[in-house]
Formats: sequence, structure tokens, C-alpha cells
Amino acid sequence: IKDGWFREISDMWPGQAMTLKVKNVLHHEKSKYQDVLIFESTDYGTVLVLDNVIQCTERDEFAYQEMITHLAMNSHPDPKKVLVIGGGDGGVLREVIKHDCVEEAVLCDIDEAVIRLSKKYLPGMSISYQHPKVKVHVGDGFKFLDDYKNEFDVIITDSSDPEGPAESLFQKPYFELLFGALKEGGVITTQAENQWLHLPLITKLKKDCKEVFPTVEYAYTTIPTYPSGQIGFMVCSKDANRDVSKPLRKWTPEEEDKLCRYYNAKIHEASFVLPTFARVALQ
Ligand SMILES: NCCCCCc1nc2ccccc2[nH]1
Repeated sequence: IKDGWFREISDMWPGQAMTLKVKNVLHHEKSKYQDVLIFESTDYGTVLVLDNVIQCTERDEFAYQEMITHLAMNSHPDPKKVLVIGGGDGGVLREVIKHDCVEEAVLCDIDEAVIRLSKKYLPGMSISYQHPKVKVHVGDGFKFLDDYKNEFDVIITDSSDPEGPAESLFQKPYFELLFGALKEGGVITTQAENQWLHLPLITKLKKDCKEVFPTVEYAYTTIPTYPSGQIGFMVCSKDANRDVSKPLRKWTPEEEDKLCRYYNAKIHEASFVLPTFARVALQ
């Protein structure tokens, strides 16, 4: 932080940087895995930063949490048991428990500091930890998954970027673990980066996923504080005949207005429509 501004400078998005004006720093520590910074911004609420990369801000987190969750949940006919890998802020969990059909929601994040600090500084997301359907496990998602076969209906990988503790969550062996941990008809979503910045990575991700899952599609959301203002998701199903771009389940428009500020049935479909440069690269 310099002259009152936080700069998200990284070699993952060379020559550009989102900057947010800092009101005050709330917490800063080195956890076992990463540098954790939490600050109060002047215009985006509380901000969680891991290794100098913005993970979520109170003002726009819903755009990411709702889409990564409901693109998967509404692509499944009746998700009862759901797993979240990463997402220690609790935001995805908050979205998962909006579905009454869910009986159990498990979260596995490698870093207890993220969970602990989210409970203290991000109540709007971490409130989900108090829900009776929720169970929390601290550990490496990669190892956690190895113990589960044919267990979950939906698995959401809410990871940070490939540079750092989440590196293994972007490789093919991880997708094979996901496939094994899913029940028949299971669906996954993963944090799959930005089409303006990481198209080669996304192309490789889609290729790897297609070697494991019969159905693989890329979708994206708009979110002001992530690099280049958007981020995408890989949406995969074990069911070869599932069109994940068309929701199997929908809330009524009235329910949508009450439950979500970003996700709705039309944007579910629209989020899979890509600009030509990305469609060509990902076909
Ligand atoms: N540069 C884009 C970063 C996207 C980060 C998404 C995200 N936000 C998180 C918060 C806590 C734990 C894991 C997380 N994964």
C-alpha cells in the first residue's frame, strides 16, 4: 500500500493493475500458506487479499459467488450433498444453502487463517459457517478428494489463482479426483480465470477437462475488482446429455429477486455465450 492506495500488481496480468483506495488496514499476517491482508476500502467495503491478489470485496463478491455456485447447482436435478474446495471466505457456502434440496454442504480450505479471518472481518460471507447443514474441514482439497468416491452431487472449486497454493487445482489429476468423488449425474464448477488475460490456460483447462468429463463448457461473470473486470468458470457434468447452459431448475422471478443480486435464469444461459476470439480458442 502506497500513498493510501492498494495496487494489485502481478505477473499474472502484466502491465496492468487494479488499485483500490484504502481507508484503513484491518489485519495483516503471514499464514502457513500465504500472506493474508484485509483492509477497509473507501468504496468497495472490506477487501480480502491473498499474496497481493484481490480475492473478494464486499461490494462485488456476489457476482462471483452466485455464478460459480448456481451455474452448478441449477445444472443438477436434485443436489443433496455439495462440496466446496477453497472458498474459505464462506461466500460460496452462503449461496449453496439457498437451495432447500441440499442436505449437507462440506467446505475444505487449506488455510485456517482465511476461515478464521473471514469469520472476524467478512460476516456477510462467513455467516454461512453457522448453518446446521454446513461442515468445515481444514486441509488440502487435493488430498481430501482422494478419500471420497461417488459421494457428492456438486463440487465447486473456489480457488485462488494458479500461482500459489491452488496450483494443483488447475491440473488434470485434480479433475480426475473430482470425477471420482462425484455421484452419477454430478456437476462441477471451477474458478477458470479471465478470457482477456489467460486464454491459453483456459484452452488447456478445457482440453484437460474434456479428457475426463463428457460435458465441458466455459462461462463467465462480470466483476469490477477482478483483473480485466471479469472471471470465468469451467462447468462440467458426468452426464454426456446434460446441457449445462440451460438451467434444469429455476426459481420464480420473484424468488430470484429475493435470493440473488446477480444470478438469474437468463444470465445462466447468457454467461456461456462467448465473444468470437474466445469461442474460436475454446471450440
Ligand atoms: N484473480 C482472481 C482471483 C479469484 C479468487 C476467487 C477466490 N476468492 C477466494 C476467497 C477465499 C478463498 C478462496 C477464494 N477464491
